[in-house]
Amino acid sequence: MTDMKATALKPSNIKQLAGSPNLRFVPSNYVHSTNLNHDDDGDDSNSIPIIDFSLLTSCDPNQRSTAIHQLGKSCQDWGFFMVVNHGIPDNLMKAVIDCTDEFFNLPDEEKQEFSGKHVLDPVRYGTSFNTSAENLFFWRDFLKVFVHPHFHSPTKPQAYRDVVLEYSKKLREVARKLLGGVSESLGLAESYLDKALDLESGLQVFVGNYYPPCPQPELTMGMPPHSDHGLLTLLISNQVGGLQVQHQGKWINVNALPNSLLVNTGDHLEIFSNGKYKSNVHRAVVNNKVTRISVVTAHGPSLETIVRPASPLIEKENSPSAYIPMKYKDYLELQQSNQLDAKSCLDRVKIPRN
Ligand SMILES: O=C(O)CCC(=O)C(=O)O
Ligand SMILES: [Fe+2]
Repeated sequence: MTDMKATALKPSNIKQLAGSPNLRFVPSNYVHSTNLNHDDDGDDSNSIPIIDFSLLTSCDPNQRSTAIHQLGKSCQDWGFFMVVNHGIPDNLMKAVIDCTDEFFNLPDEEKQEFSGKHVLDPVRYGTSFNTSAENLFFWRDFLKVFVHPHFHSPTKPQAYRDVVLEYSKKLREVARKLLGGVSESLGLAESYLDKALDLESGLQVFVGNYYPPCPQPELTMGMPPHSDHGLLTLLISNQVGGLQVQHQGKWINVNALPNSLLVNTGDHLEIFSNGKYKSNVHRAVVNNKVTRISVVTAHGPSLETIVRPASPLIEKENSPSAYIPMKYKDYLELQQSNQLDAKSCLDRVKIPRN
């Protein structure tokens, strides 16, 4: 009886709820505050750093070193930047968004076929973040797919597999090049990070997020403030705003340049850099007009890698390791099976300094 009641309270998906005729109020189990007041606290800013990928891959050593310097500064000052001239075709990015939209528009029974049981299942459709650990839910449905080192894909819509395969392959190349630049910006060889964290077998997770219109967007959240688990997360969207990043204590509305990639630094880059590049805290707000779709691709070490701060950084800078070594797979499982709450997972491996 109690179980049935608990199950009945779990939402099956937000798309269905948001589509209910005459929905005028946010149900109480989606209300995060009566005063989130997104309009007032999201600053619009044109100062988000922009990285020109073509300079990072340039044969001209001066151009390349300028780009690496900018990359390091963006990681250190913001943990967030936009990448332009990345070479991912516009029509491929559009196809990824369109197929993701089609997936969420499948009938509920068909989507349910992909609802995973365990947080490490390679294809997992769900709602909110982790309804088994939450009492309050988020205005979001998601599809999470492990696309590397082994490629998985939902079988519907039909075109999804090929589109996701091509996109994730191209994006992985961009992410690895960026991480090569990040490695150099830390004073390490370009290949150091790649080898130390076994990126050849690195985990890549493709996440489709679906945020339908909400009648009272100021009361709820699409995703709460959080940092991502991996090294770098690359994000595109259907050009509808909603992502906010934390910078110097303020929430900044991200207005993406057309066809740019938005990049977040994740917890494992913070660990690897021994705290020099702090993982970025961000959140997704919702609106009352249009559905927002984002596709987020997380790039991390291989699941079996035990991540610790890079030893040359500790030796060279004579600063003790600030993080407890942990296998990436264990960290991922821990983060995904709890509530998403700021940097609470990273705090578990952080060594307090006196
Ligand atoms: O949809 C967004 O803009 C943010 C999504 C996000 O932060 C995530 O999936 O980790
Ligand atoms: Fe995120």
